[in-house]
Amino acid sequence: MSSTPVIEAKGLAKRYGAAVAVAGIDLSVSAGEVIGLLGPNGAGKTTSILMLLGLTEPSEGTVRILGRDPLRQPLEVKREVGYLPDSVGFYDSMTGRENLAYTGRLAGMSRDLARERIAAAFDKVRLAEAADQPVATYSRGMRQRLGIAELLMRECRVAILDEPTSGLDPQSTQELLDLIQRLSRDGMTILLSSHMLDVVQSICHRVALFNKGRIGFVGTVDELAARIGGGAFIVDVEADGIDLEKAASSTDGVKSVRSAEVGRWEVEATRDVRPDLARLIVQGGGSLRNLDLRRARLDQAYNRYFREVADAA
Ligand SMILES: Nc1ncnc2c1ncn2[C@@H]1O[C@H](COP(=O)(O)OP(=O)(O)OP(=O)(O)O)[C@@H](O)[C@H]1O
Repeated sequence: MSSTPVIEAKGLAKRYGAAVAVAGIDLSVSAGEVIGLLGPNGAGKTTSILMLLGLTEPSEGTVRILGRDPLRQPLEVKREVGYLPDSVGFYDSMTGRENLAYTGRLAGMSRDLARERIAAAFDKVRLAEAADQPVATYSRGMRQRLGIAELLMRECRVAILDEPTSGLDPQSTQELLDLIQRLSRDGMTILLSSHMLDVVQSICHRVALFNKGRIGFVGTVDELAARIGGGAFIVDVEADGIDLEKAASSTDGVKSVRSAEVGRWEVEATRDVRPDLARLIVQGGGSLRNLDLRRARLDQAYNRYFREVADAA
């Protein structure tokens, strides 16, 4: 990942009359980064995306995307930035290949160049076998992959994806997530708006939490867990003959010890405290049955974050 920002928003705000949709956001995204835009309905994610794309004019603030101002250089930005809405629109009666050839013509690509790029894009999204079938016969997962093939054919350097996996079965979801990760490894910068937190956690390097038109937090899931006073490391412990809440609560790095049921605890910590817990249990005369390390879960950290925000209001 390079450190040059591909997307840079400063003080970006949007008002509709007296209503504030976005109240001033700063966001900087690097090349190859996958960032998840999260937050409750109406928090300002879509409006922010529309401003980044130059599809709506900010009331205040500035946007640079690939070094360009999307309002002043809309054509250049549209050429290099791909937007994949929740439901991608294609001509159903045309084949996948014909749809992309049509996009190629609109983009002013020569027939030969388009043919070459379309074939490569179909290979990359693993849709080559269905390329000559009408889009009407495509499943939702295939349509999403066709949408990504279009971004590849256009050689977009930035992709903005709105709920890309909604309505997909688990296998199609995984295929799409693998594809998004491959694009990021190839240097594409990806902004993803989604309410599916497990999906976001599995592919996003960072998350931005929108709340009432502002970005309340931006960082990694581990940083979010630390920010809300928890830990990035969760250890599930099973042991007999010990009171772990008493024994471990003052251990360095331990944030909380919760008893799930008799002989089972969930320990939240800022580091991997398994060796400390094992030692404490043995020294305390207990017998250890199991120690499992998990990372903090985005859904839990997200819910805690928004509970705290609501309590503070
Ligand atoms: N064209 C508009 N005119 C007036 N208000 C608008 C307009 N577009 C959005 N808003 C308001 O701005 C706020 C932010 O909306 P936005 O669609 O950006 O939220 P969101 O975070 O994308 O929500 P969701 O998760 O439901 O997609 C909402 O209160 C919405 O009602």
